[in-house]
Amino acid sequence: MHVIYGGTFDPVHHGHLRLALELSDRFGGARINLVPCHIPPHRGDTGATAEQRLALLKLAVAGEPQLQVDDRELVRAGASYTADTLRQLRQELGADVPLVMVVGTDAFAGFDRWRDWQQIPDLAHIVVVRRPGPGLDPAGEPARLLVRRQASGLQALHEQPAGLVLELDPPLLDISATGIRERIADGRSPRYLVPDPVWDEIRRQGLYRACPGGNF
Ligand SMILES: Nc1ncnc2c1ncn2[C@@H]1O[C@H](COP(=O)(O)OP(=O)(O)OP(=O)(O)O)[C@@H](O)[C@H]1O
Ligand SMILES: O=C(O)c1ccc[n+]([C@@H]2O[C@H](COP(=O)([O-])O)[C@@H](O)[C@H]2O)c1
Repeated sequence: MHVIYGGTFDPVHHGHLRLALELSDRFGGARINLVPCHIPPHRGDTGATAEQRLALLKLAVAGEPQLQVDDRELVRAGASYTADTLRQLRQELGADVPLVMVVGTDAFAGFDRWRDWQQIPDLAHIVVVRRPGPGLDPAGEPARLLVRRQASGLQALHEQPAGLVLELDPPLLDISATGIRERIADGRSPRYLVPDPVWDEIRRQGLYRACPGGNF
């Protein structure tokens, strides 16, 4: 089984990392590949460049064998479309290896606006992680896809290469990258929300400080 967990990771935080480790455990120790976007197709400018976000992610997972960083979206030019990433992976893995894409409900809510979204279920399974918030519109395409393709459980994902959608409700940490960026811009510390090496590097490079003169 090959599992990817994509995100802007601007910056990566303990919410992402705990979820990744929790999923690895639930998937029988499968490695979780964190895939940072190069140019997110769906939002405005990021606070840090793609290279900086990648460097922070590498610091965050250093020494944790269950988590790995996959930089393929940075290697590709242009916007990062998940369908392109999954096509590339499917070619590398062959037709039979189960490929799983992990996504939070907030991101999955806009799934029917993703590039080539209708092809994605044929390329991979989708694991939707339930996050606090409004949830999915029951009449919308993402919720309907979830019902149509619903997996009977985790084991089902091992039994076919793609095509199923599984909703999971693991324990989550209430942390957001937006909150971290705001904290830093206000001159407050995000310590204990991100791994110490990530915070050290953010400080070293002066990232996310919209205006100089914070008090850390
Ligand atoms: N605290 C969290 N726990 C679990 N999953 C999360 C958490 N925060 C974000 N995610 C999920 O991780 C993926 C990447 O998220 P992203 O990089 O946008 O982080 P974010 O904290 O939501 O950032 P931002 O606040 O900038 O939107 C998405 O699928 C999102 O649902
Ligand atoms: O491929 C698309 O069109 C597309 C549109 C919106 C989001 N995504 C992917 O969804 C993942 C989560 O996005 P985000 O905004 O929560 O970081 C990330 O890997 C994005 O590349 C992908």
